[in-house]
Amino acid sequence: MSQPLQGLYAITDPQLTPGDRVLSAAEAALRGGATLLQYRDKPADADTRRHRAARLALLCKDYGARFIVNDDAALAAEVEADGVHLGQSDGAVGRARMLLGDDKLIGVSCHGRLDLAQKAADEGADYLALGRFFESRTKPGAPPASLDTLREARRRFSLPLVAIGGVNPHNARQLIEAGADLVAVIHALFGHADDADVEAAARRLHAAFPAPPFKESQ
Ligand SMILES: Cc1ncc(COP(=O)(O)OP(=O)(O)O)c(N)n1
Ligand SMILES: Cc1ncsc1CCOP(=O)(O)O
Ligand SMILES: [Mg+2]
Repeated sequence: MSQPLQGLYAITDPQLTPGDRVLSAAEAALRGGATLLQYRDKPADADTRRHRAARLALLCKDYGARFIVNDDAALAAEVEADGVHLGQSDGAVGRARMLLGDDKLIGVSCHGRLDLAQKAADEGADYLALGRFFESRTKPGAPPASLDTLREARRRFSLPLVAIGGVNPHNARQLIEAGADLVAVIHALFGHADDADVEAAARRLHAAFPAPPFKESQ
């Protein structure tokens, strides 16, 4: 059985980890406990994206983490990623599903809007992303979302919920307590110049989640 979708969702950024540093920084986040990694790299050309995505996909396999490609379902299919993340202008869930098949994950950005969340759920999304919850250095203009909206989404939807936008080790727990299954983080992870600090930040974000229940062996 596959692992439930929960925990730290690390998202790469080409400004913060330029060139191939994305590979060592992503590995540091995985060592620190990230359970999902998203490759988000708009400026790179197609060949570079394909090459880096393929390497990140292998890295995630080594760590037992899921690998998601931002925006581009065709690239996700090509590198056998675990799924794709789609914003509201990144194409229809149905088209991505045709490219990827039923076993892959499709996540959808719903900002702070429950109507968009309902539409994504109806179209067959596998997780719903809400945010930005806090000031974001990576995407300052992203539409805002409130903790109340997150709580209401938790009541309405059984799909995994991702909280994004300005998440850091100090504020992650309040999102988890409000119902987030995953916290998606860019700057508070990859804003560190040193991979050891990326790993340490990932550990702190991972620690914001409650430990799984301990089962004694029979
Ligand atoms: C997990 C997650 N949530 C939201 C986003 C934002 O997607 P989008 O609105 O398409 O914006 P870009 O990331 O493409 O700039 C995301 N990537 N991941
Ligand atoms: C891509 C995206 N979508 C909404 S906020 C955001 C940026 C998240 O980055 P950070 O964790 O640095 O605020
Ligand atoms: Mg997008």
